[in-house]
Amino acid sequence: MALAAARRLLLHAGSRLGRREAVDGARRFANKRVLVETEGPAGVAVMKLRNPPVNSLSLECLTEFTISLEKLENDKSIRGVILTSECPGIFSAGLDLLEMYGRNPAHYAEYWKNVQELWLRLYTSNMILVSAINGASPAGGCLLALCCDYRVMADNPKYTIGLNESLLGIVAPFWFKDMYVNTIGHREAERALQLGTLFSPAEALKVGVVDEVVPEDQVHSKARSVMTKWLAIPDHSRQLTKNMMRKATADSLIKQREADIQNFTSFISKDSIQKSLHMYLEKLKQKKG
Ligand SMILES: CC/C=C\C/C=C\C/C=C\C/C=C/C(=O)SCCNC(=O)CCNC(=O)[C@H](O)C(C)(C)COP(=O)(O)OP(=O)(O)OC[C@H]1O[C@@H](n2cnc3c(N)ncnc32)[C@H](O)[C@@H]1OP(=O)(O)O
Repeated sequence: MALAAARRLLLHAGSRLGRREAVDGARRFANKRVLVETEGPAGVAVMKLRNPPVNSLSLECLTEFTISLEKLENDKSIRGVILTSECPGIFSAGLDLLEMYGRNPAHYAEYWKNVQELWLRLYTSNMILVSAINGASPAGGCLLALCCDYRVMADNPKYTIGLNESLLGIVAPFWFKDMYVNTIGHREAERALQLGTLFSPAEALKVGVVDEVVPEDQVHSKARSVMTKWLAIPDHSRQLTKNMMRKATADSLIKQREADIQNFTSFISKDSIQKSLHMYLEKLKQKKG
């Protein structure tokens, strides 16, 4: 409830919690975890996730992300968004495991509702979305990229991307799966989902998880040049086409949002699933030391 109130305040009262400033004709607004810079005449915004150390999608981060997107969507001068990260070497570590571990069912339900909301807003956005994937992008990180209309990834073999949920002992929700199938086809998705494959940039390109792989220092310039190409298409025809391609997938969640929240909550609350998450978190810790 507190988050919902904060969201309303941020959105409607403008920038009480956020900041808005004008720099050389460019505008920027920032929440704590999301920075948005817009470039006047081109109608393009660059949205940078900055939730260190790994841009995990905590409830706060999801909320700020959704609010920022909503603001951009309501700003008729903005036609495209480049989504990227300010955390070195990490695009996004995906959903925040600490939101799904050791909490109560009400928290899981609230968290999942916000995950759904961000996904629906991103996936059905009228704007052109291009991701500049400048780091690791597992699970929910990959989901963010898959929502975009075009994905450019940095050519660094240390960075991997994919829906790796099965490695955590959890299952990718059906709408993650649907989007994967839409992007890479049924056979590749079936294999990658079962194995929890994290693709290197070269593999991701081959299978179609990303559209282009470029040297790391060219990710942003390439994302901009891709955006320029997409901006040349009339908005109305591009938007109608995007809607035609994505509506069925979005609708299948919209029709059963509440049931999906219940499924997630009961699944994630299971002792066996909590145990798997505990083991995975321990593995992440051990990796360090
Ligand atoms: C029937 C079905 C019904 C419904 C469906 C049910 C369930 C499905 C639900 C959800 C789908 C899940 C989607 C997800 O996105 S789950 C998250 C998956 N993410 C990962 O597996 C990434 C894990 N992290 C890493 O691999 C590495 O951290 C990474 C490569 C991103 C970065 O490596 P680096 O060496 O740079 O940093 P680390 O030292 O590993 O991490 C630093 C710090 O951050 C913590 N961390 C990492 N990832 C997460 C995360 N996703 N959430 C929370 N915290 C994270 C890590 O533990 C370290 O913490 P600390 O030790 O305290 O410093």
